[in-house]
Amino acid sequence: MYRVLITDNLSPAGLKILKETPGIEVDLRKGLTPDEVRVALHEADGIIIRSETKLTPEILKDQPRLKAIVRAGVGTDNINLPAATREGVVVMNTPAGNTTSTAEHTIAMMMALSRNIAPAASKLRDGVWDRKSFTGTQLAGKSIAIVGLGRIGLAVARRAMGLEMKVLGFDPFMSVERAAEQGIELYRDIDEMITKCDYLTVHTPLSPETTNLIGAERLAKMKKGVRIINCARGGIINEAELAQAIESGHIGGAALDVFVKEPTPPDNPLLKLPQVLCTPHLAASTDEAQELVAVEAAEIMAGFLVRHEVRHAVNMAPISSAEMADMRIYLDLGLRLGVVLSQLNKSGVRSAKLTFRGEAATKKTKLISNAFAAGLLSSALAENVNIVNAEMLAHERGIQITESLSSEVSDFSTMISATVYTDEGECSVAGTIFGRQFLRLVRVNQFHLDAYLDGTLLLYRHIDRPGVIGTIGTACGQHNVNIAHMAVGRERNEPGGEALAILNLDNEPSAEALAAVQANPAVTSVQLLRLPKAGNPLPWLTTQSV
Ligand SMILES: NC(=O)c1ccc[n+]([C@@H]2O[C@H](COP(=O)([O-])OP(=O)(O)OC[C@H]3O[C@@H](n4cnc5c(N)ncnc54)[C@H](O)[C@@H]3O)[C@@H](O)[C@H]2O)c1
Ligand SMILES: O=C(O)[C@H](O)COP(=O)(O)O
Repeated sequence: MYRVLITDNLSPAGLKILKETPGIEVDLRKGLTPDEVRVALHEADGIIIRSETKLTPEILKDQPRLKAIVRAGVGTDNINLPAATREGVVVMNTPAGNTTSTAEHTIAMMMALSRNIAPAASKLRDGVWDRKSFTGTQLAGKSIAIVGLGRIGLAVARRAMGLEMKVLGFDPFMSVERAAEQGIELYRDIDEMITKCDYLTVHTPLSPETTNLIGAERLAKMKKGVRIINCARGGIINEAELAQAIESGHIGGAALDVFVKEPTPPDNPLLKLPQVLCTPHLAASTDEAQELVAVEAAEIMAGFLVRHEVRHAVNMAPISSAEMADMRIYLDLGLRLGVVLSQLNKSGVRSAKLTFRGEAATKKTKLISNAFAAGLLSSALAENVNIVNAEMLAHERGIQITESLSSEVSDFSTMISATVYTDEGECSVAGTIFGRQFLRLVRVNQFHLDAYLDGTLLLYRHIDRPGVIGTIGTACGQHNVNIAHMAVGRERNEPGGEALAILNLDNEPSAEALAAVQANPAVTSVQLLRLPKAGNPLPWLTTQSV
């Protein structure tokens, strides 16, 4: 049974989906302290959150059961992504469900700010009929500058045009042609754009590039009386510098839904200014948006845990359930080749190269390489390694993994070869898939053979002469070791040279059994490899049990 922890308000429609999904149980606990979240996560396979729960490195560390975080909403800045990735936890979000509501809130804030709705309503509630103090400004004919032309920025642009405003835009990832199609005057220089607007609204994620994007210097460049709106993230506009610019009379006012610290402390100077309109992070809080994001978050979590699909991931490539069904055998092959090489090599791996041939070259090879890296690192690292964190962990250890693709079909219609370069030389293996489900090890260095790629493998190098195989078989039998399959590869495919044999064993041989094999004078080396049993475990969930 997979357990999904939910620590923020989630619409009942999302809860219903999870509760009705066989194999999933819901652990609904709101208002937890950070430490209580950390402890609750020990028993959770997944967690669904909104913006209130903060998932810090301290909370995410040592959570071996946790596999997925789903953010019911857009912003993932309350989740420490490097920490989640390092722990091998997939982070997914629901990018589009609250776009319309957030765009509508932005427009509502702009209108309310322009017409002094909040202070006028408040004064009237206090019994004062004041028609003089609240003369507003009309929006029609004014210019609005939109920083960030993504889903919400564009939705705001369309609505502003409906209000007969002129729309200017800045987004390094938007082409001039696409902006023109949308009726937006695109600027390549934000500093030029901000001198031309009457309203400025930001719709970017909070990132190192966008933190303090609008500060004292840019505020000073704007026309006197400009109004500023932030329904994206606190910190994109510098709060202290905005407060000063409003107090000085240069900036006409601001409408803010988001703050650097949430809940924002009551002594935030912006809350005290009459020209500032504030809401407590409400832009996505509509029945419609909440139902959409909750349903999508529940479906994403269930899809991940039960159907093994990865949708809207922000720290790995997405995989649909159909793709996963198709990729699974390849991920398994990549993982197992990595495990084989990690056990064959005892000295430090410096780099690895994967070559994909035939059908393998048509797959999402990056994911297969990550599965390979997970296998390669699995025996060396105590932590959970999987396709989410393998690349990062390999990179941190200075191990470079490169890929090459060849559509040419060689001896097999599909094949992955992997070579690791170590301090002592190189070692390579190749694997293939028979009948779309059976994994085979078809080469170890120069030896071509055909061994099963699961369970316990006994490898021994020997001089290829009559009687060797028989005596090894007898030694195994005498020590109660059952041989399920045997494969032999010869150096030049001629008798008398060096050969490599791989025995797939039904049970783990004792030290005495290994010594008996080693005692054969024709045998030059013996090594035992331990691989996951066929089909287990799912490489992208965990390699801990390898
Ligand atoms: N207040 C709320 O309740 C609420 C609700 C939903 C979303 N949001 C926030 O709104 C923001 C936008 O969401 P979205 O769904 O439109 O995201 P999005 O990813 O669709 O769009 C973001 C846009 O910002 C652009 N961008 C990135 N860096 C930039 C930079 N330095 N300068 C200019 N443009 C830049 C990107 O190219 C992209 O087009 C996010 O921060 C999100 O968290 C807030
Ligand atoms: O990024 C988002 O989706 C918004 O900030 C909404 O956050 P919320 O779900 O906590 O309201």
